[in-house]
Amino acid sequence: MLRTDRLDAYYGLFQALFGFTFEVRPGETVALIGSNGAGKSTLLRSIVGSVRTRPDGVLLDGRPVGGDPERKQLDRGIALVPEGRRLFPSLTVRENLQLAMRNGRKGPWTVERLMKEFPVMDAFQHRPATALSGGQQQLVALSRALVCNPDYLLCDEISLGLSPLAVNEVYELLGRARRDGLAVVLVEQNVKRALSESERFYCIQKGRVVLEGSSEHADHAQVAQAYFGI
Ligand SMILES: Nc1ncnc2c1ncn2[C@@H]1O[C@H](COP(=O)(O)OP(=O)(O)OP(=O)(O)O)[C@@H](O)[C@H]1O
Repeated sequence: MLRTDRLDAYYGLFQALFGFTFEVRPGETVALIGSNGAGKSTLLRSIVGSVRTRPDGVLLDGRPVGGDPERKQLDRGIALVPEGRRLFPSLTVRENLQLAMRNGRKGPWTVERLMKEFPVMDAFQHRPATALSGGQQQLVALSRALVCNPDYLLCDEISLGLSPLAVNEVYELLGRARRDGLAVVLVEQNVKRALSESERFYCIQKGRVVLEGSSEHADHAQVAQAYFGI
């Protein structure tokens, strides 16, 4: 289980997270819901060590892993799909994925499997990452994390700015990974989608959890209230 325990996070003197406790169990999908600036990305960044935390603020199967760099968290099976994708622009799609796979863990997800199961990517695998549409880039960013064979996948706004068709493709790929047993932490602006794709949710306001529960039984009015802080 991946857990944060009373996590505080700062940017200089500015405090972005306040005693944030949250967990995601193996194989589970958890949605983080909140308006711009609520602290969702900061939580993901804190888990992978790009925002500094105390060691026992992040626990993996009970062991303190907070503050360790992203590379080390990847070795432990925690991968981030960052907002903005951050692909290597000078490399082709295939090269981006191969590089990630070499640096990742061994497991069921390989570049070949992705191309076979997701022919839409096979079609543009030799193109430079910059020559792709936003939706295609997002598929590659998600795939790049998948070929590292993580146990926990942290997804930051993977559908932002994409066409409805592209959003569906991204979620189809994520669904495939979930069926393989991956646990997912989903930051998603579309609240309806966030709830329909997850088992549990946390609503975040100004760096604090204000509501949490089962996504299936979520009271949408209550979630909207927590989202907008009204
Ligand atoms: N690099 C940074 N330096 C200073 N403050 C930051 C930095 N990144 C985020 N913040 C601040 O931390 C708070 C939480 O931001 P965060 O990006 O985690 O929010 P979010 O919920 O992910 O929203 P968004 O959808 O806008 O990304 C905000 O007040 C934001 O302005």
